[in-house]
Amino acid sequence: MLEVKSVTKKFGGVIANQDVSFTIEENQIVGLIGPNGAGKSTLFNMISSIFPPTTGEIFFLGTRIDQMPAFKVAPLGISRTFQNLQVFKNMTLIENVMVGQHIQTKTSILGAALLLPSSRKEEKVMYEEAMKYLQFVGLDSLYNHKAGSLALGKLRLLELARALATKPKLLLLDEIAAGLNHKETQEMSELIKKVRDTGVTVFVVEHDMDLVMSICDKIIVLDQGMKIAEGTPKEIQTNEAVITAYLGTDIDEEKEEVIGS
Ligand SMILES: Nc1ncnc2c1ncn2[C@@H]1O[C@H](COP(=O)(O)OP(=O)(O)OP(=O)(O)O)[C@@H](O)[C@H]1O
Repeated sequence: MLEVKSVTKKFGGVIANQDVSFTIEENQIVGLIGPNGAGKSTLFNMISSIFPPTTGEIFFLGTRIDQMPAFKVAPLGISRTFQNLQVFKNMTLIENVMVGQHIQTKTSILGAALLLPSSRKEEKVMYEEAMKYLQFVGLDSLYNHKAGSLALGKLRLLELARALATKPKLLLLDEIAAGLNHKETQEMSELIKKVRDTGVTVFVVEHDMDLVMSICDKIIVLDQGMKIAEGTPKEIQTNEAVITAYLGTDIDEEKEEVIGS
């Protein structure tokens, strides 16, 4: 589904990613981990076309996307959430989700402004679909509340609902569990698996090792911009290079615990 080929990203003298290559297969949950500054967000930003790589190529379902603007990549089926929430706090929950649906609509600005019957019909369908996404994440009873009234855990669910409303084939989740308590994190893990079960491939950047280790089919590890390991959670937990990257020295039992064994 996704192929990242020898991608390097430089910001002036800083090499944020260096010669990173990997693939993501359909219907998997794949994790991207690494210490602070390893280059995870930079890689996510290139996959969602926020900026292009300095060198290298990225293919999505066979189409080269690394030089495309984001508005062209999203309709191909890539959607994402952001570490710093991007919800509209003065809008209701259902309005926030409907914003996500707009890349799917056919109505022109003029048609919407004139309230043409075709536009009203499309709006009604969007509304009903938006309710289904709110239901999916468990926020349907709050559909008419302003997003600004929600606590962090529910805001993250709202971001997820809005990302799903674009009907992605590949969903990028950028630290979706950041700031959540233990129970909320467990619920989020279940929800991510439920998303995968609907046929959406999920790629997560996450610092919460329990979440990563419990839901991912495969994990890719970055350190100082480079890919240092790739494998199943079990393989990653005992990988010496990974443990050293996280802790800076050799392996012992205590250190293995840090990456969730
Ligand atoms: N726009 C930018 N301009 C200059 N340097 C940048 C820019 N964005 C990222 N960097 C640098 O690139 C490197 C990788 O940063 P990145 O944010 O991708 O890491 P990360 O793994 O996501 O870190 P964290 O886990 O702390 O979010 C860092 O050294 C960072 O300072």
